[in-house]
Amino acid sequence: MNAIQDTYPDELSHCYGCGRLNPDGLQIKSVWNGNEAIARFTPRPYHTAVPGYVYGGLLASLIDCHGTGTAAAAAYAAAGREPGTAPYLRFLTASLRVNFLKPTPLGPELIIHGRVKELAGRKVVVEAWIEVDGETTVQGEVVAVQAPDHMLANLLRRD
Ligand SMILES: CCCCCCCCCCCCCCCC(=O)SCCNC(=O)CCNC(=O)[C@H](O)C(C)(C)COP(=O)(O)OP(=O)(O)OC[C@H]1O[C@@H](n2cnc3c(N)ncnc32)[C@H](O)[C@@H]1OP(=O)(O)O
Repeated sequence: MNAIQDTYPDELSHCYGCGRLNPDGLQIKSVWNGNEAIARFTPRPYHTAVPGYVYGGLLASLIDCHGTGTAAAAAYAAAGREPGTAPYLRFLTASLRVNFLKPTPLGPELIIHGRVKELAGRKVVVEAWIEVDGETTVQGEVVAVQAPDHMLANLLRRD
């Protein structure tokens, strides 16, 4: 199955966390399975907090962009629409909460989970957590709001 980020139009694919067209970004890929979205990411050695452990800001970014990706995938599913079709359902982070439950070891692959807690109108609340070696080290919540039409119109305008 495609990652939701692979269905975003080019103009909306430059995000540092999830834009497939940002060569310096994290390029996370969130795959929706009908119940939750899953992303996998292996931090690089330079994503260090202290030797052996992952930097918290990176973990927050993973929760953030996986949250907005989960929101987009869930919104398309709830509308019975094919992901990536226009008019685009693209979400911005209105609020991000992250709890670091225990240090996250640097080295193994991280599995980022996202589940919808609430979906109503333009707002989707996503609970997300990061699992490593079978343990949850980070837990968070993203309030994702569908980008208003006037913002999208500016970005999608072609001359
Ligand atoms: C960066 C700019 C690019 C713009 C182009 C967009 C293009 C799409 C590309 C996306 C790119 C990738 C994104 C990756 C993740 C980021 O990194 S996003 C970057 C960081 N986030 C931002 O910069 C967002 C800045 N904030 C805003 O622009 C505006 O506050 C927002 C989020 C669009 C909301 O404004 P609005 O559309 O006027 O919202 P509004 O109609 O008042 O509220 C809608 C609903 O959301 C709720 N809500 C709004 N804010 C909050 C909040 N903080 N907490 C709780 N609920 C809230 C409201 O209560 C309301 O709920 P209901 O009453 O319907 O239940």
